[in-house]
Amino acid sequence: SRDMSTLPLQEFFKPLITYLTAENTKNDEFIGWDINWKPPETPPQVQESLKSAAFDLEARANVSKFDWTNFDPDVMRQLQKIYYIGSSALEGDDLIEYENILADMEQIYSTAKVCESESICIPLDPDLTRLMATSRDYDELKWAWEGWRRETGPEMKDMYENFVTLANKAAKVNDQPDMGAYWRSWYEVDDLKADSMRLWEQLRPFYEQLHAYVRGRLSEHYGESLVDPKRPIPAHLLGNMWAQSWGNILDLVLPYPGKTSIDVTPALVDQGYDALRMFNISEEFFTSLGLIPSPQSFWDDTMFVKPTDGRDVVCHASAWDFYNAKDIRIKMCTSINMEDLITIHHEMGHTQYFLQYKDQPVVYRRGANPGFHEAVGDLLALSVSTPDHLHQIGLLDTVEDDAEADINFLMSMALDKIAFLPFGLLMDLWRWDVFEGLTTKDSYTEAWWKLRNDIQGVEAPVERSDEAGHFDPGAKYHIPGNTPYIRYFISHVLQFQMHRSLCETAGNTRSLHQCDIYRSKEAGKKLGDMLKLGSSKKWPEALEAITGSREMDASAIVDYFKPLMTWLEEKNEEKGYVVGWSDTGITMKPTT
Ligand SMILES: CC(=O)N[C@@H](CC(=O)O)C(=O)NC[C@H](CC1(C(=O)N[C@@H](Cc2ccc(O)cc2)C(=O)O)CCCC1)C(=O)O
Ligand SMILES: [Zn+2]
Repeated sequence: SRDMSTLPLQEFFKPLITYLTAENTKNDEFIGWDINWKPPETPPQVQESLKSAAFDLEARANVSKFDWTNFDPDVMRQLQKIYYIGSSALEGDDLIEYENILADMEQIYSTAKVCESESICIPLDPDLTRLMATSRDYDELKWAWEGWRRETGPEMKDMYENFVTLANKAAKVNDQPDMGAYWRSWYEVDDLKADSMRLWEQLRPFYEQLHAYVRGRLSEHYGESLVDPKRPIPAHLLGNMWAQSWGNILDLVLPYPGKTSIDVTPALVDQGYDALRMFNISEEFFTSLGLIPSPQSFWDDTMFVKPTDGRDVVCHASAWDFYNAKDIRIKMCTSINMEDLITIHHEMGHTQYFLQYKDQPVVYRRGANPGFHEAVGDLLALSVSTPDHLHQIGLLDTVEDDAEADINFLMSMALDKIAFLPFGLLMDLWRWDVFEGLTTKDSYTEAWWKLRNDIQGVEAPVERSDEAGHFDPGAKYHIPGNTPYIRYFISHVLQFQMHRSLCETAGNTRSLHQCDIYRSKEAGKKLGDMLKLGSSKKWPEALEAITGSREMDASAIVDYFKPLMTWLEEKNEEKGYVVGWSDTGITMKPTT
């Protein structure tokens, strides 16, 4: 044997040194030590969430001390809303991991950019959004569509799986089997999924007519080799990154091109509108109904436009209630166009609800159900969008009141409102299945495209698969943002129901799609009284206060679009446009 003292130490441990060096390199371990190093700060938004969760937990513990069975029903309702606290029920490391995953996914989404070259990389808002809205170049659109999905989904995929596990853990503490069930419980109905599918079955025939006509016109524009007149529509040609609203391709499908345009974007630009002036248009409409004016703090603290100081902000528009009965704000990167004028009304619908229920107990400062909160702004925008109203506020110089102009207007409305319905439904059909465990990580994208094919009749322009690491749901804000989505589908039914009733209240004698409740104090009073309820009563009571009915009912949206549907059935027949899309499963088009 050899005397160890003569064997250099390094020689003796060489195999171990080699191994450790390789392991440390592989695991990206920091070699040495830095006495100034501190653990990464928990991001501020995570810290705030932890504080608010601690408050929720304490409040839940307090109400748990009582046996509420014989309490006054209203007190029981309030206690129940204090007791069920969603993700705040997670404790310790689980809660920190949950909040960090959300912060990480939001960071990925809000900073994602698609690079044209080494030095030019463009963000979603406003660049890719504008490209998807205005480009008519099949391959340029495909580049943006595929690039956005490459820069967002894949990096989130594993995070999302962990997020789902934690979310379901929280749901169980809230006496729900999974987070999807917890979300649906806010609607206080036996089977929200069945109710939604029933509404969709009533509306699907109208969607199929619109889909057939739009596909026919796109096929003529891009050629049958790119747009097969029988297959689902390629998802990148519909004027929107998610094909969820098709208003931006009105020019490609306009029924009667000769009539005066109803797109007021040029007028907004020509008349030198800025964001503030667009917000004032909306403010003036709300106050014309006798609704509550926005407080000075709103005008002082709202973020109206994307900051130019390079700060990374979440540009996705949002409205915020500070629950102190006075501070309310909107954050929006406003562009000067019609779409954002409508979005402003949507956001101010939220802030009006905040103002109206500010004297309710905090637990009642919510929508009657989440769909109500989403319906308020859109409801008023139905009046603002009419050609007559746009003419009245100087954004349309001439209005033609004839059958063809009517069809053009209804088409522009249908491209947003009817086109949205399947997307508004499928987002949470996908997510409810994920929370329920019916869709697992290895089929996230496959399940997504099956729904996109079957329900929306759109398909990816390029191969999409889980095996390739895709996670296309992650490319839509509300998935990493963890904002439930069925509320928008419900809102699209409710807003027309409410519109039909408020138009009657306002004494409208014209067709429903021409109704404008502007300056009707009676309509405003009815709406305001419903909004004041917040979530203090079950939503059928709130709906009854406006419409006299306690049921969600798709007949109003059908009434509104009736003239267009008749026209589409005739036109599709006349032009030989096929209605529906062949049962394609998830077979993808061969990549061109
Ligand atoms: C603190 C907080 O989170 N506040 C909530 C409000 C609250 O709960 O109090 C909030 O501000 N949420 C943001 C979200 C923004 C928008 C959105 O996401 N819209 C959907 C769907 C859609 C489609 C057509 C349509 O006509 C209306 C909506 C999409 O863009 O896919 C983007 C532009 C419009 C609305 C919103 O306002 O709902
Ligand atoms: Zn909203």
